[in-house]
Amino acid sequence: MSVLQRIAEARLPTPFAEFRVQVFGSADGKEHVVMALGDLETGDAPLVRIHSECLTGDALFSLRCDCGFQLEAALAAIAKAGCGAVLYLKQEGRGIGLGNKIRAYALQDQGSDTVEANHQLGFPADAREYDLAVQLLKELGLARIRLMTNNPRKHDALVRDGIEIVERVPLQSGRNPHNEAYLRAKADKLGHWLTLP
Ligand SMILES: Nc1nc2c(ncn2[C@@H]2O[C@H](COP(=O)(O)OP(=O)(O)OP(=O)(O)O)[C@@H](O)[C@H]2O)c(=O)[nH]1
Ligand SMILES: [Zn+2]
Repeated sequence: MSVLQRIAEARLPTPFAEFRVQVFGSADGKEHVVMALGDLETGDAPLVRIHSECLTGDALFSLRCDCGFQLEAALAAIAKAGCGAVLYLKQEGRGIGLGNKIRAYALQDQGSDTVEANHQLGFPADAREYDLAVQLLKELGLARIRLMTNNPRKHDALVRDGIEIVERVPLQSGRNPHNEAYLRAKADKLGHWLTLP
């Protein structure tokens, strides 16, 4: 298990609330981000989002996925609750990196779905591990949480490693014609808890 290093912390005003931004380094040299609000240690089961980096969706307004919409909804929900955190993990492209994700997009442009494209590139459908998320949650005093996700694999990985999830909060937003097939593949092939028409 990699060792996390606390690197820096500061105020971060956003349109939703003023968060505390904290940066943690992992042994592989990556810098992960926590956006925290309120007293996480004493709050009763704070609202938590474990968000995997998606440069295209989170920062470049891509409509191919739902990531940016989920990030915005998560920050807004935490602001409304007054306590919680977004753990922003550097696991771009479900762990295969940005270049490979764009290669996978190119294959999807030729007709593959999101899972087939990863396989064609020699990767598993989802290369992410959640050890780091668990370590970070424990470091932040977040062993009992309400988790915002639709992903059963993420949910189960945390529970297996001793995180108590008192409630799973669905996070469905940003459905549009460009991500329809992508959401369908997540529901049908990756088992995501999504209600689709
Ligand atoms: N390899 C690959 N990664 C993708 C693709 N579309 C989005 N991603 C990445 O997928 C990650 C988000 O994971 P998702 O499976 O969409 O959702 P999740 O975070 O596991 O589940 P939720 O908690 O319900 O949002 C981000 O790192 C994105 O960069 C794709 O087509 N191929
Ligand atoms: Zn995305």
